[in-house]
Amino acid sequence: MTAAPAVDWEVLRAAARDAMSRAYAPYSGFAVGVAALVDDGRVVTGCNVENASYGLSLCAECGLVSSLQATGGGRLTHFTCVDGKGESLVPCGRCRQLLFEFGGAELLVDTPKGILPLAEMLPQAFGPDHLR
Ligand SMILES: O=c1ccn([C@H]2C[C@H](O)[C@@H](CO)O2)c(=O)[nH]1
Repeated sequence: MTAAPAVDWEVLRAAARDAMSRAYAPYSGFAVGVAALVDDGRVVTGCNVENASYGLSLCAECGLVSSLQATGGGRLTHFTCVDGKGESLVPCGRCRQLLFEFGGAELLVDTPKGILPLAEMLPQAFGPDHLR
């Protein structure tokens, strides 16, 4: 039996930095990029897209889950988020919920404190199971 190949987090971080370079963040000046591995091997990315009506701004994770769905769906398995310097950033609370929908408790999240399952970032999460 061969072990599953280890995930190359640096490749995922590079994809997040690339997406971050295309962020539209003229109001906060805080660019964010995200990337995730999908269970079929795809990599999906996103960047934040702000709006003159500040509250309508879209977090990078919104773009990522939209891209996930628009390119064929699937489950997120590994996720990383970077700031405008390309350094590791925690996803905001709302975005943890977005990630939970498509990755669940086992999604591995690259954080400044190491790789953590989403269950530790969003304990006792409300999710699809509650509506069944
Ligand atoms: O997880 C996060 C946290 C923040 N932002 C964006 C939203 C806003 O454009 C900027 C400052 O909050 O960072 C994201 O895209 N994702």
